[in-house]
Amino acid sequence: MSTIAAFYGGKSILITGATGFMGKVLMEKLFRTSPDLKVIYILVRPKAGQTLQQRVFQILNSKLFEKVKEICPNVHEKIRAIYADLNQNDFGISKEDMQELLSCTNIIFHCAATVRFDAALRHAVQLNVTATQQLLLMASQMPRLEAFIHISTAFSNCNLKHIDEVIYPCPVEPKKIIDSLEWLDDAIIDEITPKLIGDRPNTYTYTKALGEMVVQQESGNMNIAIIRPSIVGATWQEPFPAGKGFLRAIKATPMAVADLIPVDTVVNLTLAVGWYTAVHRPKSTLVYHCTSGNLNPCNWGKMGFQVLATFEKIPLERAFRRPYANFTTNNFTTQYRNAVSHRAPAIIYDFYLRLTGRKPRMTKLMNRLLRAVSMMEYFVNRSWEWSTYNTEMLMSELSPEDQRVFNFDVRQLNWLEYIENYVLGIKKYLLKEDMAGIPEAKQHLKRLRNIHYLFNTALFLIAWRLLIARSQMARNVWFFIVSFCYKFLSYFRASSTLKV
Ligand SMILES: CCCCCCCCCCCCCCCCCCCCCCCC(=O)SCCNC(=O)CCNC(=O)[C@H](O)C(C)(C)COP(=O)(O)OP(=O)(O)OC[C@H]1O[C@@H](n2cnc3c(N)ncnc32)[C@H](O)[C@@H]1OP(=O)(O)O
Ligand SMILES: NC(=O)C1=CN([C@@H]2O[C@H](COP(=O)(O)OP(=O)(O)OC[C@H]3O[C@@H](n4cnc5c(N)ncnc54)[C@H](OP(=O)(O)O)[C@@H]3O)[C@@H](O)[C@H]2O)C=CC1
Repeated sequence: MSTIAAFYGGKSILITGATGFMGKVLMEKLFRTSPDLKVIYILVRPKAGQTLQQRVFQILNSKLFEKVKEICPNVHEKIRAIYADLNQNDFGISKEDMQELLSCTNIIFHCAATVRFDAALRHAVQLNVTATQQLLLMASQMPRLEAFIHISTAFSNCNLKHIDEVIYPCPVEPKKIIDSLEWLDDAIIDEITPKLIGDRPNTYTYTKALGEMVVQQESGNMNIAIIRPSIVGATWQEPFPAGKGFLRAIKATPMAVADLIPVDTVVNLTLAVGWYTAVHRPKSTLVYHCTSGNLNPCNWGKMGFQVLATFEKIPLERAFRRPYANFTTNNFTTQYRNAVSHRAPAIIYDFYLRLTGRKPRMTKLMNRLLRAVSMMEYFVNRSWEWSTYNTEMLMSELSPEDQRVFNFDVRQLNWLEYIENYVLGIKKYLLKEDMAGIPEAKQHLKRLRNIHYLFNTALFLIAWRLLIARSQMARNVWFFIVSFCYKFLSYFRASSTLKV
């Protein structure tokens, strides 16, 4: 029997960010491995016209929860959705709900955050710093609390090259930032944002670092741990635009480490840390790196190659262009490739849409995609070293059964297999494409290749024709090539006649 799974049995667990990518997988694993847990409280806000109940219903009816519903048929009774908006004071939680949370919660997993790189500083601080502070305040009033697990990011200190499993201080105290944001107006905040974030690339990494400081400062005598995952598997959507042929070139360093980590690895580590923190009660707040680079590195070049090889084998339907990956580290080449490989085809396609009476959309889409990709540039042109002493220590503390059920050993990860499954997952679950359509998709790619050759040949001939009309030198070269080919053909014909 798994010790960790048994630990969560009968527990009341509070999860923030349960409707998010990682939160859903965390909840699923908890129900699957500890179906006898008492209740999972989730802090949810209504969104996109859906009530709390509708959101929970949607999660439970997703493919992810199919197995859980078999193992734990009364799963819907064990999820208690509590109205909460992390942007509000006390999260806007009702008195009764707050009372229940304070008196019953045993474990907290704090996953909620704004993960947008370009969030305004005020918003990012509110969610990633102030909300964390408020949740810690709530946690300090919970008599039955055994552990508080905070999800941060391995990139919270991406301004450093070597990162240890410690909390690094930021120059300005989080409390001072929170206080000043209360009275500064948005224009001034925008002005001082670059100075505050310093050598970090965005407000996301900066506020996640501030969030960690808050955790350290407000920990009191609670059992707290911080988990720092790197780039979590499926949030990385790049293979999709690449597979459709929208994105064919990128400013990336092929040798830089692509520190991806599968979401199930992150969730397994998170649950193991929850158990360890509650049972072993380490004296200080431990930080756990959930990264792949130092134990099982894969670089962007290798990853790009494998992604493309998989799209050759299992192509996506109705691709815009043939998938292709061009990595460059040069700014000028990036601009050139963006113009020739991205913007020009989008403009031509929009022209075709206009001609056929449809609304042009590709240029707009392409601009959005290129903007998103440019925000990732910082992360695909650098490598970091994360130490993983605490994570490895924890691995050695697990029983063989726990090491199997809650496996977070990235050394066992086979990248080629992982990427293939990833691409397959995008095709089947994100784009909902049928595998039976693969032969047609391959035909479509062949047609795109022929169009590409035809287009290039036509372009070459036009350019050549224009050159010949204007330059004697070009005419001489042309004459030389034609006469050379003629002589070669005559020789070839003569020698084959002799053989006969
Ligand atoms: C030549 C290409 C060959 C490709 C071969 C294949 C792979 C080879 C390697 C290529 C490298 C490519 C880069 C990989 C990505 C590296 C990511 C590094 C991230 C470091 C993360 C730090 C760790 C964290 O904690 S991350 C937390 C997670 N946060 C995010 O991931 C959020 C990032 N996104 C944003 O902040 C916003 O989306 C933003 C600001 C970038 C754009 O916002 P906007 O409102 O303008 O548009 P959106 O609607 O949100 O998106 C527009 C467009 O971009 C696509 N997109 C968005 N996010 C991602 C993403 N994380 N990965 C890939 N693509 C993304 C999105 O799908 C949209 O595309 P559409 O086609 O329009 O749908
Ligand atoms: N994804 C990644 O690659 C990585 C993520 N992380 C960290 O992991 C954690 C989870 O990330 P991930 O699951 O990818 O993020 P998502 O964006 O998928 O999920 C964010 C969650 O936070 C909730 N949330 C946001 N704002 C509010 C609010 N005002 N009130 C209530 N809930 C709110 C969202 O709720 P709603 O559904 O209502 O919007 C959602 O459930 C974050 O702390 C992130 O920093 C760390 C490293 C990498």
